[in-house]
Amino acid sequence: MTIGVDDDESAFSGLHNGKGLEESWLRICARLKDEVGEVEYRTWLTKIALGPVDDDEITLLLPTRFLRDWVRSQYGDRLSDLWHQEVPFLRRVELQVARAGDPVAPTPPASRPSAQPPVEDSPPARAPAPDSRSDLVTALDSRFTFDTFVVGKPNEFAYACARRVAEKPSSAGFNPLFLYGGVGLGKTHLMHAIGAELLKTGQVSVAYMSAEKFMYRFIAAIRSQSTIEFKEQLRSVDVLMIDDLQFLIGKDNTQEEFFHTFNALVDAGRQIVVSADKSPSDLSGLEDRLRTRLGCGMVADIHATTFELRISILESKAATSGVVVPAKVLEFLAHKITSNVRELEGALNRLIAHANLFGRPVTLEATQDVLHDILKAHDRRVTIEEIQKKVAEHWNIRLTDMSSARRARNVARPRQVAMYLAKQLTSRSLPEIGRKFGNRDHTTVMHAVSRVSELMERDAAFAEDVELLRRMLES
Ligand SMILES: Nc1ncnc2c1ncn2[C@@H]1O[C@H](COP(=O)(O)OP(=O)(O)OP(=O)(O)O)[C@@H](O)[C@H]1O
Repeated sequence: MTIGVDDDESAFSGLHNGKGLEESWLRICARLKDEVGEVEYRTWLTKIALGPVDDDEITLLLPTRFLRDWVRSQYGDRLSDLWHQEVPFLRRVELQVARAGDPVAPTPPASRPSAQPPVEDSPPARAPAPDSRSDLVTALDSRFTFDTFVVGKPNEFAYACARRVAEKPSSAGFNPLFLYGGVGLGKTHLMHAIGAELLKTGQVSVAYMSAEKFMYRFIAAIRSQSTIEFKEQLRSVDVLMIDDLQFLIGKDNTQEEFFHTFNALVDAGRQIVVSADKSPSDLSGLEDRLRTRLGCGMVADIHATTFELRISILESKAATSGVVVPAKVLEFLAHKITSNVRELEGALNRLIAHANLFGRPVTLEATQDVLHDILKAHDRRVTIEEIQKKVAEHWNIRLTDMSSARRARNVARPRQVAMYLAKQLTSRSLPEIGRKFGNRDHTTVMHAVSRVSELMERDAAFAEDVELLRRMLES
């Protein structure tokens, strides 16, 4: 086919020339792969097949509606541009769900044909897959890589184990790798990162799915009398990753199937990675023999986040957002949202979306406003002791100075702030507050409250300090 010519005739004759179109398609795929990277390409774009050509319209086929919509939203414009560069007078590039009987040309694999892309739920309708393994697994999320995983004390061991498995799958002592920890702490992220890293080498086939999906696939296979194929598919992968294994508790038949698959794979020297919310020994409800086997390799837990890790995660996510999020806001969020990374990330995303939408800078005030509902859910009662401790830490004075008679400004001012905050954040009366501050008189507390209010009006930096302390204490 003639490419990029100005003459209608030759461009259109190219459209009818199947071989020429396939060559164009190969070139487009090669460019897309360069542009989006190997992982993204494997995950999404190898599912596209070149479908029927009708006059000046090209159809690209995808195996499921989900994939069609995703590819359309993420790559539709780019695909169209690239096709227009190949065939300038093309009228339309159409994305459709493949039906039986559609003539198709496959999208080239990302690299060596033995490397299997993880694919979405159902098999490409007729796009020939390199082998039967490829209709098995769920797509990896290309955002979850080792590069985007922030490492800190609570997760460094799990991270190191995951890295090790990605570098040398099936090494002694690391098979299976069992990752466990509370909700939203990064187990799925690490599993996807292992998968993405392994796929980069182009040498191994990786299957990732949730335990829930495993069960549904298994049930579907029983219904369609294709359990043998199901087992063969599972047992032919080099690395099998099953997420949220606790889902199999009480599902005896699926557990049994998983147990046999597990044994077959490990015995054949393949790698298994499993995640769950508890350690194997605490997963009561799983069969003993399965629990024992799960605990035989490397068991790595991800602990609850620390303040430092939360700050690092927020900094890293804010840095890629293109929105300036002041350190004080990050600190505030890290103090306030301690439950898990998913919630923390969700809060930050909301702030960023808000800032983008309204073109307003992110400030502490805006944060409190935008995250009103989330923050409210985290509200709790504060004690005077906590206030004293936090204020003393903030200005680096001794806790005993909160009740001492010392009147030096570097001690007296923080003490006044603590009294002010006690008045603001607790329901204690002035005399009660006074008593907690070395039996001071209620008029001293009154004076502290008005002095701090006055200073806050005059000194913005001081006001911000006090405000930050207040928000931290409310978290
Ligand atoms: N250390 C980290 N660095 C960067 N992002 C993280 C980290 N830990 C978690 N996240 C992010 O937090 C979100 C939740 O993580 P993930 O889904 O991996 O949690 P999970 O432990 O699998 O939770 P669940 O038990 O609900 O399945 C993801 O968006 C993930 O990228």
